[in-house]
Amino acid sequence: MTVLVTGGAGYIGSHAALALLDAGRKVVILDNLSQGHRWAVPAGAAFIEGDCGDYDLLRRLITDHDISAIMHFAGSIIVPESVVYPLDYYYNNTVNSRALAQAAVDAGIRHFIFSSTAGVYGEPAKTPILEDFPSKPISPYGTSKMMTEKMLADASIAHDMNYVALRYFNVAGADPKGRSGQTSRKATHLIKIASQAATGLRPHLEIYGDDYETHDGTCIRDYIHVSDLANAHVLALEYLENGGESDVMNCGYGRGFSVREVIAAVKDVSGVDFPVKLAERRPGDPAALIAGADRVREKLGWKPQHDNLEVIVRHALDWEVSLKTRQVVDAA
Ligand SMILES: NC(=O)c1ccc[n+]([C@@H]2O[C@H](COP(=O)([O-])OP(=O)(O)OC[C@H]3O[C@@H](n4cnc5c(N)ncnc54)[C@H](O)[C@@H]3O)[C@@H](O)[C@H]2O)c1
Ligand SMILES: O=c1ccn([C@@H]2O[C@H](COP(=O)(O)OP(=O)(O)O[C@H]3O[C@H](CO)[C@H](O)[C@H](O)[C@H]3O)[C@@H](O)[C@H]2O)c(=O)[nH]1
Repeated sequence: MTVLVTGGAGYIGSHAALALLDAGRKVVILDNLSQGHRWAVPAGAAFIEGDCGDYDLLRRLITDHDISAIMHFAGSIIVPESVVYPLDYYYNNTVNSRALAQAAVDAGIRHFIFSSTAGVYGEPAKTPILEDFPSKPISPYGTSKMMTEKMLADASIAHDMNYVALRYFNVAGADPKGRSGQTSRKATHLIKIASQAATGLRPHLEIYGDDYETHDGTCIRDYIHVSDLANAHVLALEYLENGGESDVMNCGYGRGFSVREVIAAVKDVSGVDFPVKLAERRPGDPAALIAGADRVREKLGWKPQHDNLEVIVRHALDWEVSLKTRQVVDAA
């Protein structure tokens, strides 16, 4: 009874693997290392280098490792890149997910947990965003994830497999014990970028627009600590194993911070007053995205431990410093 974690050499997958191991589960990680790192695979997890779209490999490893459930993190994650290379995103996020779902169904896997995104909502008319708001993604990235959600919904009706698609809001921070953190080679995420500016890896930070209809003109997001998110996956697995019905669930705390508030927190926690410049709006950024976060608490019994911006920032900064001392350069 082992959990297959695709993308487990990446940021969120490595934290989920840690949470599973901490909960006493056996873990096999499948990652093609296109973005992840071999050193990010937690001690105690088996590792297979390969592609989550490789049906034959999947069938073999499911049998060889007695896989009973799949957590599917592998994918391409940069929204603006998906606008430039949409077909790459549909291939990696949708076509490869189809192959994985096929292998799962053919091998009799009964539980499937999928990394989805608040990006499926596009530009919602209001916040907080509830799961039954319409899916109207505005980027190929969001559409590629929405399509996988729909495949899983249909497959779960036709086959003996239940699933949970967790729609993450803005994931940030790092393992409190320092075992993993944000490692993506092309990080675009605000708290990562601000942490890099605070630790001298970047000369400055740019604010993408300050003329949004928010209290200080900058965009508001619901930042969720990666370890709280990882725990939601462990709970989702228990829920499915106990016969829970298939569902989609937002993962956020239900509150938001503006870009300026995040920058202030990073400056405050780090004690570094790094330069900040104002830049043009980034295309496709909605003004405010805040999760309606009741479902994940009610259905999974999820109780976040790190719902505190300073704590999230502290852990992100500690991780950046540890990367520097390990001389692991996360090239921008
Ligand atoms: N980071 C966020 O804020 C965020 C928000 C919403 C959803 N998500 C989703 O969460 C998942 C994990 O994101 P992350 O931030 O950890 O990204 P990441 O890039 O750190 O991790 C993704 C991992 O998947 C691997 N991978 C990519 N394509 C693969 C393939 N075809 N076969 C095998 N391995 C492959 C990469 O090498 C990498 O290790 C993604 O599916 C992403 O869309 C992330
Ligand atoms: O250097 C930067 C980086 C970001 N921002 C701003 O900070 C906010 C957050 O941006 P991120 O890039 O950190 O995150 P996004 O909200 O764009 O997107 C993230 O969350 C989404 C869901 O809300 C999707 O899941 C997506 O995959 C994930 O990258 C945005 O207003 C952005 O314009 C800046 O001002 N400067």
